Amino acid sequence: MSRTTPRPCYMTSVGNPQPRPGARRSLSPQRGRNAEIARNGRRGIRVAAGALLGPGPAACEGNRVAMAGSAAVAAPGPSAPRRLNVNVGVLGHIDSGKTALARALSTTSSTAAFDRAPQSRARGITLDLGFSCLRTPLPPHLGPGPGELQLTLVDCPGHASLIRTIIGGAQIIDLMMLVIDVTKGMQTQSAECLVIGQIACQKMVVVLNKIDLLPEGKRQAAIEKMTKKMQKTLENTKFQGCPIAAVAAKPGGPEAPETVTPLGVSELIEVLKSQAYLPTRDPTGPFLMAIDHCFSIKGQGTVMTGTVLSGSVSLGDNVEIPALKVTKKVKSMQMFHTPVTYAMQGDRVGVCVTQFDPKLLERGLICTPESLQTIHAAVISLKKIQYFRGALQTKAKFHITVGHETVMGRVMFFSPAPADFSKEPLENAFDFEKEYLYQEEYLSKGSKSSEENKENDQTGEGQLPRQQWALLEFEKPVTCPKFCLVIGSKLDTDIHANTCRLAFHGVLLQGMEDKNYVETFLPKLKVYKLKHKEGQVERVLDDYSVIGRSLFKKETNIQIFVGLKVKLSTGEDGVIEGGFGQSGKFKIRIPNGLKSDTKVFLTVPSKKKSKAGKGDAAKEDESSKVDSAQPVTINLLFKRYVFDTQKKMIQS
Ligand SMILES: Nc1nc2c(ncn2[C@@H]2O[C@H](COP(=O)(O)OP(=O)(O)OP(=O)(O)O)[C@@H](O)[C@H]2O)c(=O)[nH]1
Ligand SMILES: [Mg+2]
Repeated sequence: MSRTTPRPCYMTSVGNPQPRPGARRSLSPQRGRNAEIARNGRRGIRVAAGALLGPGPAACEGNRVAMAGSAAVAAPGPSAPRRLNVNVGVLGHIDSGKTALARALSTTSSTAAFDRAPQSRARGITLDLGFSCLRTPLPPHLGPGPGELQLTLVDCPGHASLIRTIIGGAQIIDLMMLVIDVTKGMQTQSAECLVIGQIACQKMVVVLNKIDLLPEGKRQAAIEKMTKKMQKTLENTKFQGCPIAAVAAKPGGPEAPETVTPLGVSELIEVLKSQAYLPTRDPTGPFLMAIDHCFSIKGQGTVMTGTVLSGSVSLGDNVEIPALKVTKKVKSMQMFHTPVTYAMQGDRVGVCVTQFDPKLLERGLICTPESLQTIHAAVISLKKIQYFRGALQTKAKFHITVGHETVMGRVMFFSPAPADFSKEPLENAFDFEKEYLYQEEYLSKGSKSSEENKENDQTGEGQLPRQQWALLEFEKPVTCPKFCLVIGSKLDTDIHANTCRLAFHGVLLQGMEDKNYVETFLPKLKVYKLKHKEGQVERVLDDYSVIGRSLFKKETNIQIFVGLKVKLSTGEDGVIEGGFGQSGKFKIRIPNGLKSDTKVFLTVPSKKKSKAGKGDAAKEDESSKVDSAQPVTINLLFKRYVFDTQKKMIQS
């Protein structure tokens, strides 16, 4: 079905989104990383131009949307109104009333809002991101003079199976509303949304919805009780002390008429206004935009609408559509129903390019040509999500949301070398010059490896490193921006189990584009395992050499260990000189000679008699066998680099 209706003002219509459950969604790169917007100079002037172009008189009329907003308040011209767009996410457990709330808050909505898609209606749940907006006078804390604040509401689905869509939605927002059914309190997906919010959002407002279901006489007390409970829940999160509002977005529920008056919504709008802030927008760096709708306009081209995730775009620029492997020229753009020549990070914009079949791109990214990478593996810096119950084990498989895709991937965790545990974390780079310590599992309080560390740690404190990393190896290649957010989860966990499926989050530091990265790239990654082998001195050969046992198996090729340094538990340093006999025993040279105490330990005579004439091997096996009164152990320590194809043993 082609969507080719003439649409001269294309931001007023967003086509039919045809949402698909579980469809892959776009993810943003790390946003707002750098500078504030350039207020002066070429870019600043362009931003101002975009921002000052107010909507036509019909901009907010009817149900068709004016979704695009300016990135930030630009210096107003003498008569133009100032306008600030802030993206507000609506997240929460299924059926908590997110869509009802977005509807109650919105003054205008897009055709993609409020579960209009037939699939959504049939199932009675939100399947896709919905966009609508709320306009209100600019509050004084956002700058002097009259102006308009546009809150673009991003209504996320709540169903557990759509968590990828929720993660995508959370990354294009500046402020999050966590909607809680006041009769139920925190539920499994409320907790997951809170986790996602902590990773991706700066600010949050909790909305206790459905207060009409509380008996009127006890309503206030019940709201207060739930408010306290929520405050307690948030105590250990970055949203501690955030505002909590109580509403009934749709008093009476589904049977109530559409015209029913919501409760508490005007108070909530005041809270949202007070929480709105000037988002940091950065026009520098490559352009990247998450597309949510795509349709064609006869005679004009194909229009893609969405949110600019990073950088900026100007009329005439070439943009790449990585999913289609094509590059197209930007013919025109619209924000606020108005043609613009420039859009930047945070803007919602419609971009019209030379014709292509819109059916080929329902969702996805567009970007500066060749600015995205398609990678097979990656090094990320990561943190465990504290609510995830399981261990994070090397070699385990996770669902990994990276860039705009979620794929299965295998992980290998590693930490700094112990001497670097307290080193300042390196946020946006990975140092390939440094050596890293392989970990069987991510080190956290109580993890098995950290307990082992504690034992080896002389301070006995079991210090944890300030930064840890993982190598991710994807089952299929993913296309993503540099330094994008990565979330690892166990989405195959039973969605009815009351457990957090999100396991870790991090930043992609280095992608590996070469399919043969195992040979070409991994050897550069100096991750080592510390190997410790322990054996025993069997007997003294002379003042400068002993025979050792129990360090190697009979079949071990001792030759490869020749020259490696060992240390005796009595303090002497030794060097492995070679095998001794056939049973894995070996000779150690002690260059500085054995201490006399050691010799005493080792020279308790054996009662066994020697059998003559059997050669060296037999001799060492059966003759003059000396079991020392106090065993002397031999310690062999070496590093082996995990990706060294020659498996060399390295000693410092
Ligand atoms: N009584 C009452 N019912 C409400 C209220 N808000 C929403 N509902 C009902 O709760 C049900 C779910 O509402 P939605 O807005 O679809 O919930 P949602 O959170 O968007 O659901 P998903 O997007 O599928 O996760 C619907 O039947 C609504 O009519 C409210 O304030 N009071
Ligand atoms: Mg909904």
